[in-house]
Amino acid sequence: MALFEATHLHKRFGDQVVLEDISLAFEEGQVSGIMGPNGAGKTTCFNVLTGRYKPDRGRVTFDGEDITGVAPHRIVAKGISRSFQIMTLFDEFTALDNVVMALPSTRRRGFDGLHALDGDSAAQDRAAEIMGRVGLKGREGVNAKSLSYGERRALEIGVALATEPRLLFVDEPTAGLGTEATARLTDLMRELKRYTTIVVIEHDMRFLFALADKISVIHWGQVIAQGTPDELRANRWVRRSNIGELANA
Ligand SMILES: Nc1ncnc2c1ncn2[C@@H]1O[C@H](COP(=O)(O)OP(=O)(O)OP(=O)(O)O)[C@@H](O)[C@H]1O
Repeated sequence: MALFEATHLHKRFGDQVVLEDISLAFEEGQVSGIMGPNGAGKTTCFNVLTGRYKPDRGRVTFDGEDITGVAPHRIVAKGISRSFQIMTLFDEFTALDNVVMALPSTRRRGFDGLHALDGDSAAQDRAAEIMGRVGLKGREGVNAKSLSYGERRALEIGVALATEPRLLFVDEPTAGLGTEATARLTDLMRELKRYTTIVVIEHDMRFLFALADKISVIHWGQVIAQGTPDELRANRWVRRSNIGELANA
């Protein structure tokens, strides 16, 4: 059984059918990719998988438990985290404190815990370790607003990792990144795979083909192809579209 499964998901907005019978399975310890052209329904699919939207039909299970329509904060508490396309950092806080605030131990203490951020050396050590994992060693004391765009993306992933997820959803991590930063991010994601199961939505096919164990291609609200990067490269539909070409580039 896969760690996370979605079966026969349907979602419509008014008259527009956005997801039509989508089934996906994400295996523990793997990086799974979701790709597809603009407007294909990827973000809607992510929102259904992570509890922001309730599907009209279909079922989502995590570790065998039915989580269909469960509220996002409850889903996070079950061990599923999401790194957002929209930045969600506290700009005036240091990079390290952004990570400290996301740690379960800090969150358990509630808002008062924030006053004691400096005093909790265990939390500081744990956050520093996470900073290292996402390639931000040495940047702990820098305010989030002073980090480069690529560093902020890495910090966001660090914040998501700090919640100690069993499954991490990452939404378009390469958006706005140049070639060099994208290459660094590829290395970072490969490293993260050692600690957690990852699902990535991505436009950048080269990035996804270099990273993912399995990729699902969504188009017109349906899964039109699925497989390992090699299987997809050999897929007739993929070969005839420009996806295969770009993935081999
Ligand atoms: N809340 C909403 N209300 C109405 N229509 C929506 C809503 N969210 C998405 N849609 C529509 O659903 C379709 C799929 O959008 P979605 O954002 O899921 O695609 P996408 O593959 O993520 O595209 P992109 O890569 O451009 O973000 C689009 O036609 C969009 O206009």
